[in-house]
Amino acid sequence: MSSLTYDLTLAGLSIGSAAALTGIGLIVTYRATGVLNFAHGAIAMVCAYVLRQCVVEWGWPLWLAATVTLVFLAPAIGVALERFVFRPLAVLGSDPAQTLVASIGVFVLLVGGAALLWGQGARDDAPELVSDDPWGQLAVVLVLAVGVGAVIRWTRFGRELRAVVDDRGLAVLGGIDADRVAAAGWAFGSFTAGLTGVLLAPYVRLDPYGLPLLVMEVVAVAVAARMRSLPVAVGTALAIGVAQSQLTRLHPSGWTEPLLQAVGANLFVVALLLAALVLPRIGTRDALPRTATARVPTPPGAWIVAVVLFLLPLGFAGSDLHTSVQVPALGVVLLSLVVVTGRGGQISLGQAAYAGLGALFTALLSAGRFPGLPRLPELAALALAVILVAPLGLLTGWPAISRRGLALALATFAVGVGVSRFVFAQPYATSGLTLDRPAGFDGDRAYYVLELALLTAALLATRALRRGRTGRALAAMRDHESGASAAGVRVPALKLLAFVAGAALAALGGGMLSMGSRAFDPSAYDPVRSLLWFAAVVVLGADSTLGALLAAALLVGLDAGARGGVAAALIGVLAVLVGRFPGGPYEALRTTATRLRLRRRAHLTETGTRVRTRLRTAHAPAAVGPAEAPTKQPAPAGPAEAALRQPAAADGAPPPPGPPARDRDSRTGGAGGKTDPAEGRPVLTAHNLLARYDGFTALAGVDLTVHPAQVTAIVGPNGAGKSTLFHCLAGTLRPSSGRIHYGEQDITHLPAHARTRLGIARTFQQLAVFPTLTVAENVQVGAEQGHVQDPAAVERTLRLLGLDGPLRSAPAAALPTGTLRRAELARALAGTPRVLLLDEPAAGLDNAEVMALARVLRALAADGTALLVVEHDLDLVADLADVVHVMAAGRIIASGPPDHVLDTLGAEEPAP
Ligand SMILES: Nc1ncnc2c1ncn2[C@@H]1O[C@H](COP(=O)(O)OP(=O)(O)OP(=O)(O)O)[C@@H](O)[C@H]1O
Repeated sequence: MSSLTYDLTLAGLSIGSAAALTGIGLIVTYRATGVLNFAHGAIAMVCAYVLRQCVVEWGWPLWLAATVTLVFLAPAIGVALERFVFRPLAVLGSDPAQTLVASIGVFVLLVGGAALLWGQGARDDAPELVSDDPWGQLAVVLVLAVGVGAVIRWTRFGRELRAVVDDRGLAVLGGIDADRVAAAGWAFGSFTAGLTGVLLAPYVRLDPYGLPLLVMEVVAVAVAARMRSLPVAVGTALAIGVAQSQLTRLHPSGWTEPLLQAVGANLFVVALLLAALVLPRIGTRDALPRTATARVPTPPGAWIVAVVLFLLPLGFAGSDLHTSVQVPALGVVLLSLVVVTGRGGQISLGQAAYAGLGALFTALLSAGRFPGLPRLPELAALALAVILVAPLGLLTGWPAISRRGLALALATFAVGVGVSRFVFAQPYATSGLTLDRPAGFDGDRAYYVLELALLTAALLATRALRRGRTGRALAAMRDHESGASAAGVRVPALKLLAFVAGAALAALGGGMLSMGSRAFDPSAYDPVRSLLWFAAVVVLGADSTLGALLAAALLVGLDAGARGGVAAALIGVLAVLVGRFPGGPYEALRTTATRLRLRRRAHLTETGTRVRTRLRTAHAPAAVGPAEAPTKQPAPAGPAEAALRQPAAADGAPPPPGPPARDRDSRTGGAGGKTDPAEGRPVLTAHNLLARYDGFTALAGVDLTVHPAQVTAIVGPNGAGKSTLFHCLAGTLRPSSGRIHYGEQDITHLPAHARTRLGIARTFQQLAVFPTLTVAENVQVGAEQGHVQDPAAVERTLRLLGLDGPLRSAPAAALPTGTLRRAELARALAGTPRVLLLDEPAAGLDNAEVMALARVLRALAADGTALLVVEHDLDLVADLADVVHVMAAGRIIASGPPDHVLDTLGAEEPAP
């Protein structure tokens, strides 16, 4: 090996070792606690600062300072975070997004705290803990990786750790001290963060923003290892480190030179983009913590106060007025997060990239440096920059279509880091850029007036997006994505709209910010800003425009004081506490959901036993024996039914494609005095459906027909495949093979929302209501997005299900399970579906509610709707169904009228 290659390899191994350390720490913390610790880099930075403080400022010997920093302080930070931030969240049963916001909060808090304590400037006198010889670092990393791997694989602690990660509740029931495991994971993770920080600090800039970001850029190695495999993480880190180092030898020529050099110097960022956008994703659960999406009531008069406060700076002068100029601009940027995160429910950690691009494009356009375009006046440049940046919102909007929670956080963070490193930090894009204010608005006061006008326009645009049909659809998507799809909301298109609109708003705010300071400053748009802005909007009321304006005023106002970092520290504290705010509508929903889960469990245990007893014993069942089974009653012709019998296409629109409406006069009465199952054309047909989960066959060739004006029921023991069949029919799961037809139309590949719009509505086994919307708004979403868009359907269905009166304007979050089931059913009915798929509609209902439900379902069938019901309550099934299919092990093993099916099955079983 030539000496240059050897030297570069050694240098690469040194960088790779630091990255590997970060990877090990992130993976261990993730495995012990399920948290991807966004604060890892900030802990590294704090430890590096403390070591420097001890050695440089206080003159301690290096060994003593290192021992205090790495052996005591770093693990203590981890244990404190576990004890005071993440354990309370885990005890509350938090979702992963809640811990994500908390870890971003810790990041922001530590960065803000460090800026307060040590100032914002970079230090270049960090002490060297080990020489820059990479072999020592490499040895440390390998020993750590092997040691940790061995502990996880072969020790009791490792087994406990894996158990806690798999299911914390179950592990605790099994006698494992989950808190101890989590604390150990956090302590070790923080130790590796501290080690990374003190190893890196002498060779990079030690400042509160730069070092944490540098450390977090290498999160790619942990993601590439699927947050699991330590050898893969170490190997990836070393390989990228060496490759990045070797690439410095290349000197490409031509116009690609600067870009290629940037890529070569930022291979970890390239890896982050690939890992976050291309590799199979991790962590796809809930999008945002409940508190973040809570409906924030606006106090009366708040807008008047806000208007007065925003007008106040017009009376300021000098530096106060100059500082105030930032507030409206930042307010516009934060409004973009209200649209994307607050209303749309999408985590976006890359919003600073759009703000920066808006500023950059405005500067380039007004300087005449934008390729192919002449020099434009400043305001025209700003407008065109907004138009140009808006479609770039697809950079994060596109990944958002298939990602949620942690995966989306990583993807948007990666895009933000990528834009920052490959655009803002590159001299070819930004060198020597200045930016003037528009003619006539040069002075601070005049410019502030212009900003107020632009802020008003942004507020009106935000209001348009948050009101009416679009606003309700966005809120529905945020509250329950699958529920929104089932209601007919075009979720992918809506996500793209949210991100594009968000990018446009951020670009406008970014352009305004840069004009305000008369320069394009890349550091004003670095990815740390994205984290700070995200945390600020989430904690001050994500779905509140006033909250965004307040956040802008706070961020600018606090940092304008004596020392920077106060605002970040305050926002950090609030974000850390965000999951623990007591009360609020989401607390009520959580309690309701927990109650429902418990009741459902009890119900399932009971009814599951009954089903198994019915299916597996030779004796006639005691619970729903033929003699005891309630006789089917003809559907009552009360006002409810009369309400139901409205014309399907009340808006006069031509009937959409689908099966022919059933001729009710042709009912001849089949089993139980109802329609003959064999009669009439089926409205929904499944043919030879096969579905697999990771190789496990959940449906093994199912054929099913669903007829209009009939109740078709599916019963079977737990795990039989009923819900899977349901998901295939509703479009939430694509079968591996087989076909599904709606009338004559093949709908096998149609997404859920398209099926709803055709006329197939569904409800969910676990309630799918939109908690921040009122009952009436829930139903309105169904009426606006469903099969037939009929405004009158809202009142009709509210009346039918007894939800009119005061209930209609109650937020769904505050209501009991029975009412929510009715609200969900009303939402499904409001789109006037032809087929209604009901997954355990009686789960969690009391007897009276079940009887009322049965009456409504009968009435619906009598009016021609085809009903497919998965239900464990055999009394209800026997009472309602015209045809029953029994499923077991992914197949339909018996079909026919309810009593007949159960009797036949009983006779086939051998006598005990
Ligand atoms: N997302 C998934 N990943 C892996 N396996 C799954 C998944 N969903 C379901 N399964 C498995 O597929 C089988 C069928 O599950 P399914 O939920 O369809 O049954 P079910 O009859 O609806 O049961 P239950 O009455 O308990 O809801 C079960 O063995 C279940 O464990």
